[in-house]
Amino acid sequence: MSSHETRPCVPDLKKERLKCDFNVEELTNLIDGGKEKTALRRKLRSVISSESAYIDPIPPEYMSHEDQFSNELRKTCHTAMLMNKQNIDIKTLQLSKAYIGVLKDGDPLWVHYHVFIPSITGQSDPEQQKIWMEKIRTWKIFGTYAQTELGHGTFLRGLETTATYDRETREFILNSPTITATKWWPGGLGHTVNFAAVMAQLYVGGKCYGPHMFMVQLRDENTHESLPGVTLGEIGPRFGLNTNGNGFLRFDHYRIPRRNMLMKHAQVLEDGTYVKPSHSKLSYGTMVRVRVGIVRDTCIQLQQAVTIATRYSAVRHQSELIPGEPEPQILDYQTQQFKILPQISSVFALFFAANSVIDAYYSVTAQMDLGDMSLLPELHALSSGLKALSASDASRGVEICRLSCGGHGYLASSNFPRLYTQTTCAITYEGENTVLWLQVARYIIKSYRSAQNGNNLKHSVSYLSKQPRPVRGDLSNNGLLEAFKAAVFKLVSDTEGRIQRVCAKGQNYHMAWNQCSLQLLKCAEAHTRFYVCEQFVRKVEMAKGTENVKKILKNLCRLYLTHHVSVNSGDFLKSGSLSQNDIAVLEEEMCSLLEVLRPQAVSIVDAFDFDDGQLNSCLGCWDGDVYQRLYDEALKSPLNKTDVPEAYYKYLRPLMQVGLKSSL
Ligand SMILES: CCCCCCCCCC/C=C\CCCCCCC/C=C/C(=O)SCCNC(=O)CCNC(=O)[C@H](O)C(C)(C)COP(=O)(O)OP(=O)(O)OC[C@H]1O[C@@H](n2cnc3c(N)ncnc32)[C@H](O)[C@@H]1OP(=O)(O)O
Ligand SMILES: Cc1cc2nc3c(=O)[nH]c(=O)nc-3n(C[C@H](O)[C@H](O)[C@H](O)COP(=O)(O)OP(=O)(O)OC[C@H]3O[C@@H](n4cnc5c(N)ncnc54)[C@H](O)[C@@H]3O)c2cc1C
Repeated sequence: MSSHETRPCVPDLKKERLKCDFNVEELTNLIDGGKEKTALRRKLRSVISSESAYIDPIPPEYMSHEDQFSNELRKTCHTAMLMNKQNIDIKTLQLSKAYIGVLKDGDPLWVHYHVFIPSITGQSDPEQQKIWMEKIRTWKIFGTYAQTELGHGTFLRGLETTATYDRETREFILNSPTITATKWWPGGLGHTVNFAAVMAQLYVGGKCYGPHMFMVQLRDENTHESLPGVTLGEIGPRFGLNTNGNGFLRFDHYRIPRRNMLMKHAQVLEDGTYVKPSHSKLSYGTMVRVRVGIVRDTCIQLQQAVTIATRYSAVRHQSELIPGEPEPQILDYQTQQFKILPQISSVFALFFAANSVIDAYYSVTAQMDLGDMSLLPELHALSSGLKALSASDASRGVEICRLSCGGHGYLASSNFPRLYTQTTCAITYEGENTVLWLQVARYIIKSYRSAQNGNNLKHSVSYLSKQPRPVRGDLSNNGLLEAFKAAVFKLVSDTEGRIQRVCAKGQNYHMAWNQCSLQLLKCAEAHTRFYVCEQFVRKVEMAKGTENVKKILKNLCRLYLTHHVSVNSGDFLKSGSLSQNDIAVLEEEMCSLLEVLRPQAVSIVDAFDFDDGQLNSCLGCWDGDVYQRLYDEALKSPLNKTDVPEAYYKYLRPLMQVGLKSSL
């Protein structure tokens, strides 16, 4: 049973927790990756929770933009000091769930740790790494990843910042020739970092070699003033993540030494000779890594949202289910279960998918370090697809959870607004989702064609080699996976056929691609969904542990499968892999699963093991004392400091004194 089992809570939550028929702690361990990891996370959490420096002086919502930024920078710097004292790697802490809740609206050093440092370690040669990593370790260098420009974020070949090699002085001259060449968005760029890994078009001897990465000092290491030739600033308030310090940057013929080009993969020698990389997209490696990380991160954001929604739904009573009877917990309504339980199953689906793509990332990059690039296209497609799927599923899931809490879900004190803005931006950053789906589609169509020409395919797309033939009426997990394969195969073969038909009418291939891109998106999403379903089924089959925990996992997996078959039933019907009757049977099973899982819902989300400080939500607190917390939180509004606000005397009273002249 969970370690919190004995803590007091409202009777509704007590009743829910007493229904629990599995070992909550065992599920927590599974999600953490083992008992030891749970213990480590809790130890880290206890270090964090005991730090008074993390207490916000007032709720950040009531601070100015500047004060919010300063408050978060204070906390992130305090963390660096604290971890240093405790001899804990700060990157490990930041990726741990233990750190959730400390920074409320974005970390101005997050891109430094998770995008800039991997760029240095992944893109520079050993000699460069030695110099720069030493300065990074000793906090002389804080950096960001400066790629996106005002004019281009997606189309990297369209970037306008130039890095022109001057053979005489053995320097690169960085320049922003137009307004649209201004770097725009990089986290921490505004006023936090003093260096940046800058993506710029490399020019040598008048020839353009495309985007390459350069290490660029932007601010003086002692005064923090921006250096001559560099213009820096913050881009202004955003939908969310307002304390990330997102900034802009312009160069005016700014010179850097030749060795400030990151030279692990491509080089410019002193005499201006260009040495090309072993694969043209190696300089995009940091993006692949961060996309992989986003799958895990969005899964954790969804865990927070479902914890809040589930606990609140057990505490909230509304309407009558049976006329004249007491108002039920809203979690008893089937429609409410349908909002929340599929989101819980999504958490587990994303969790298993994240683990598998992280494993794939490490094994493929290890092979690439040995010079074998053959698996990079598959990793690019997989990481792009999972980034897109996890970001869109999680942000939709967070929004469904918010809506499931009615009016109170709209309050800042529910924490849904922050969770939503944190999750939805993952749809845009690290590759806009539509664009990434189209990259997946490109890989699938290429693979399908390659198979038509008799070639072997890589593992994740091997089912596109020949028309899968699922056994009719087999609705087992494996039967459904076969049905999935057949449905995706049909989508892909139809779409490929359509591209060919459009081309046959005289359209060029690129225009035909654009005309078929809605179907291409469908192919990409269906292929990635199949991958997630397959991972879910296989990981649950392999799961070790007690029968009751396995039963929970099996039911959640089955809910995920039946839900996604139901949502995409048209694709299964069109491919003939499932009949109308099969779909009806599966939809009925989905409804029964809602009933089966409902009594365990609170305990499943308890297993995610967030404390109240992390959830930061009046609706999701452990003890369920929702109404008192909502009331107490409202009292913190500065408007409640006085009974009659100053604005009344300034605006409302003069208006009331004038009175209405005409009788409307
Ligand atoms: C490992 C685990 C540890 C992970 C730890 C990290 C933890 C992360 C957690 C995150 C959580 C929270 C974050 C909160 C804080 C917020 C911080 C936000 C930080 C954001 C940063 C950014 O956004 S940085 C900027 C990102 N920008 C992009 O992603 C740009 C998108 N565009 C592109 O990637 C490409 O340009 C595009 C793919 C669109 C196409 O490129 P293009 O040059 O036009 O190429 P094509 O002609 O289309 O294609 C040519 C062939 O190359 C293939 N290809 C393209 N890209 C790649 C690649 N990356 N790798 C391999 N191959 C690639 C393409 O498919 C083509 O192949 P083909 O064979 O010719 O078909
Ligand atoms: C919170 C946040 C943090 C960020 N942090 C960083 C950072 O640290 N460093 C950094 O360099 N950047 C950063 N970015 C920028 C981010 O990477 C880009 O915004 C992102 O890559 C999308 O590019 P874009 O803004 O140019 O969108 P656009 O590409 O202009 O997208 C606009 C629309 O056009 C569509 N579109 C574009 N191309 C195609 C196509 N080929 N086919 C079909 N449709 C297309 C898109 O689907 C979208 O609907 C950040 C962004 C955000 C929101």
